[in-house]
Amino acid sequence: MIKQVANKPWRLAVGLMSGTSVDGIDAALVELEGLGANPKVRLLAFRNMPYPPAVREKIFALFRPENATVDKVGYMNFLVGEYFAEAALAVIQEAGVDKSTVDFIASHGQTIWHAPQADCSDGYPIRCTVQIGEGAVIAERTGIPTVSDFRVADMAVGGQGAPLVPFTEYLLYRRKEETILLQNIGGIGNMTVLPAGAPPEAVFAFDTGPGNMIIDAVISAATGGAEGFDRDGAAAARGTVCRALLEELQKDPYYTQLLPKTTGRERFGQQYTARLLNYGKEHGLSFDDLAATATELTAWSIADAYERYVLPRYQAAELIAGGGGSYNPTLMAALGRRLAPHGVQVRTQEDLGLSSDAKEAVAFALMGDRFMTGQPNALPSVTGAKRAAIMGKLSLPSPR
Ligand SMILES: Nc1ncnc2c1ncn2[C@@H]1O[C@H](COP(=O)(O)OP(=O)(O)OP(=O)(O)O)[C@@H](O)[C@H]1O
Ligand SMILES: CC(=O)N[C@H]1[C@@H]2OC[C@@H](O2)[C@@H](O)[C@@H]1O[C@H](C)C(=O)O
Repeated sequence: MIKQVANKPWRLAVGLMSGTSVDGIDAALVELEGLGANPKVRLLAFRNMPYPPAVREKIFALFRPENATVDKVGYMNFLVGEYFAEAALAVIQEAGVDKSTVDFIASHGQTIWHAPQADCSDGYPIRCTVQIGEGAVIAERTGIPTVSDFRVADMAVGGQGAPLVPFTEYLLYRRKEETILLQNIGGIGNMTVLPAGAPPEAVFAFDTGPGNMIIDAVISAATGGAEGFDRDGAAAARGTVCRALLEELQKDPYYTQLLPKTTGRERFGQQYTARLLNYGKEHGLSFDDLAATATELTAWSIADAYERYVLPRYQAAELIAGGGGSYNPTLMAALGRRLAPHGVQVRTQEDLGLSSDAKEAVAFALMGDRFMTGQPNALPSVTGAKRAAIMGKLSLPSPR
């Protein structure tokens, strides 16, 4: 099967991804061409399929280990697999492509647990990660070979199993003459630095801090849960940044922590926003003011990361933003203001003729292509692994 795909000059694939915001499944139909360091990827169609609210709630419940009993994890692994299969079929149908021509599906799944630090208490340095959305279900429902469960292979060679997308960014965005910054603004913000003309070992990536996570939580509190995010940055644009609160939030030790570093809901999640909302109440701030302050904090944390970790070694002329936050004009304007004095222009994936929404799903299609063509698809300099693994597991549909 793998040989058959590897011998084709171009491949048709579906990449599937659901991120930390759990807002739905991103499905990208792509055409991939070439092997080695310069693959060509063309996006043919994209679809985001939101989870039904009840399913989203059940996924969130699994983020708390005390709720994630083995029966629930098992059930949800299969249920989420059904939704992933539906998303894949939907994007294939939308593109009007015959599904028998699709060579493979590459699915990230949905992360429900990620413990990248080694626990040596039983004598082995154990790191673990769990992504649900059973590959066998996706393969069977679609009739298409499915590569899934990428992160575990990187962990098996001592890596943190994340971030994985920088490997594909190295393949697709690097330039000889220019250092490129790629900033993803999802739930968490993360930056990839591709130094000009540098080899893969020189690429580095880290989480800059909160992405949309705090802004989303403020809006959700303001609307009693009716709205999940600050559409087009409208609330932040109406509000006024509270300087005293901003300065307080900038003191979080995460921002000055040495690289490599990564963060998540554990730091910028529910408890963090509860404290923020409390401050707002005590100091008479409106929800709009809180949204404005959270938006400014997010922009500051990205610019600060550039000043602190990149600028001492490299200079860049542009930062390419992606992820849902790049659709927030208030956030993007604040970021542009903060980076302009360094001569860094802020652009988006759309400015390059690409899609912010589709970027991670496309990245997994490319990782799947590397798996199917027998090539490593990890970047050890970024994940900390000893060697580059060929990440993924293959599920085949039953013969029909
Ligand atoms: N029009 C918009 N205006 C403002 N914010 C937006 C808009 N569209 C999307 N967003 C923000 O983007 C978020 C979703 O981003 P994205 O899909 O990149 O997250 P994710 O992939 O789940 O996260 P991660 O990359 O951390 O896994 C929403 O929660 C919202 O905050
Ligand atoms: C374990 C996990 O799912 N991590 C996600 C998460 O969401 C953003 C950031 O944290 C990133 O490290 C990663 O996803 C992207 C797709 C990655 O691996 O590059």
